[in-house]
Amino acid sequence: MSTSTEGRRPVKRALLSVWYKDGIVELAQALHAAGVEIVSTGSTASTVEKAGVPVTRVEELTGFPEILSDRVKTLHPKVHAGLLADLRLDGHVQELAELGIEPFDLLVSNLYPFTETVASGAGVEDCIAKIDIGGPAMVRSAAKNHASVAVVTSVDAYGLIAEAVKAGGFTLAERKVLAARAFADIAEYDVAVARWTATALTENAQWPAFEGLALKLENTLRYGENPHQQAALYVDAAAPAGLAQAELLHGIEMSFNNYVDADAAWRSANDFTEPCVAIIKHANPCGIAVGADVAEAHRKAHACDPLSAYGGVIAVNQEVTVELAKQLDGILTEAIVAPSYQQEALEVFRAKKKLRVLAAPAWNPAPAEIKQVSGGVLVQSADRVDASGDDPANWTLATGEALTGADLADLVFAWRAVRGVKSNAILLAKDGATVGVGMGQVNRVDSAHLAVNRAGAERAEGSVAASDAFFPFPDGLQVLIDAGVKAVAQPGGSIRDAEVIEAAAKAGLTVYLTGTRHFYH
Ligand SMILES: NC(=O)c1ncn([C@@H]2O[C@H](COP(=O)(O)O)[C@@H](O)[C@H]2O)c1NC=O
Repeated sequence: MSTSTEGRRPVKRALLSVWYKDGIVELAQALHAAGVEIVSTGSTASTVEKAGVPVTRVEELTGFPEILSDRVKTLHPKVHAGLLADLRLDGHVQELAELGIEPFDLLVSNLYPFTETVASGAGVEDCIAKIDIGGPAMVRSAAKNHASVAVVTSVDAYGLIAEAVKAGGFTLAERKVLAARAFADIAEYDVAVARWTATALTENAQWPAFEGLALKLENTLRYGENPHQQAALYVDAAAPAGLAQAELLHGIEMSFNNYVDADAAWRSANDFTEPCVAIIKHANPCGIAVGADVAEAHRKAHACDPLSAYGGVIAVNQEVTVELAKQLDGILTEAIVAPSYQQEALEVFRAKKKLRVLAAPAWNPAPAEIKQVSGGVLVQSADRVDASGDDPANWTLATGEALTGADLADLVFAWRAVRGVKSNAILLAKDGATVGVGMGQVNRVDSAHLAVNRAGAERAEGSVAASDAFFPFPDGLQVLIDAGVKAVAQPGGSIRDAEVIEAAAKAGLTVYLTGTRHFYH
């Protein structure tokens, strides 16, 4: 808040109308002690009165009872004129005097718990009952009229009220900040109501006619994808908590690219239930592996491509152990994200100045993904592992011998890991670890070459492979055959599937068709 005293207006009269009563008694006591007259609604007034603080009830002010199950209580000129009168204007001051209306200097209001009611699974009528009408109207009035009125919508800001009252009132700068915050709170509330009504009150359950986002600034970042780009992190209170809410336990602030890579890593690591480590650079995996524990998973993931892992971002799907932490000695790592850390692991990390250590909330991905295009956004349901094509029981053996045991486990691993590779993606795996990843090429043959080259002849021989989409021609598959790959999982569905399968059959290669594609752009 500003320290400027410009436009400080004493608080003589306050209107309190809050759903959440925490802190309201202490606030009312502080206002009363400072000689502020308090006007209040129904149960807010009762709460404050019980604590021995005198209150004028809104009904006394309006001369009208609170009616229609509380639907109408503050919707009255004596309330709104008191909030909207611009006291810089002689005309407004005169009109108030003629009508016997007293102005308010402060409004404290928070709204009916609409979002919580919807989240509780309440019925439509109960949700509708929790759409606050009078509260937002008052907040908008006071925020519009910040030249004369201070408006507080958050319990967190009660401390500021007591300070400001003591200091002789809010400054104009403070009232402006509070007004902007209040309008943002109302907008967030309205977005929640509009999103819910767009589905609950219409037939358009999947693609409602309105989709809204209410984003709040969490942090400004040093720069964006490149140093000449400005950037900031905004959070979406309506979305499940994720990386944006992760706690930075150690290290310098996250960069834009750290967030992008950490998000890709977090998604990949959480595609597995067994201990898993994903090492990501430029949103692509340098290595993904599962192991008996996270330290082993890290050793295997790092071994995939130690050169590329330099300066990477690591995600771990389980608690980071001290053993894993010690393994990072000598490996430059930009950031590590995990659900939690052993205390001794954190101590090891504290010696690393350049490493950011993030504790992320439990993996709970949003059901829909949004991608910006010029002039709009694309929205799609998220690509999740539970699709039927990810269960090998639903795969079709197109040619070759059926896999069992460790070989089948490796192919299932490869198919799951390839989801984290940018298309066109070919991924080679052995012993629960990637050994060669070919990503982001504009044809599948080049991705196959890249995967084989990264693996090297020895590791490619006898590995299994996953392809995120079908082989349009046998050429990409032939690269894998030539490298000695023994089995491939791919969606199938090409008009040349027969040609591709024939090439595999000739080579004695096992090919499973998953029936599901996992493009990732
Ligand atoms: N109907 C009205 O005129 C009205 N005026 C204020 N409210 C809300 O009523 C609540 C406070 O009521 P109470 O003090 O009775 O708990 C606040 O959340 C406030 O936003 C209203 N309720 C709903 O619209």
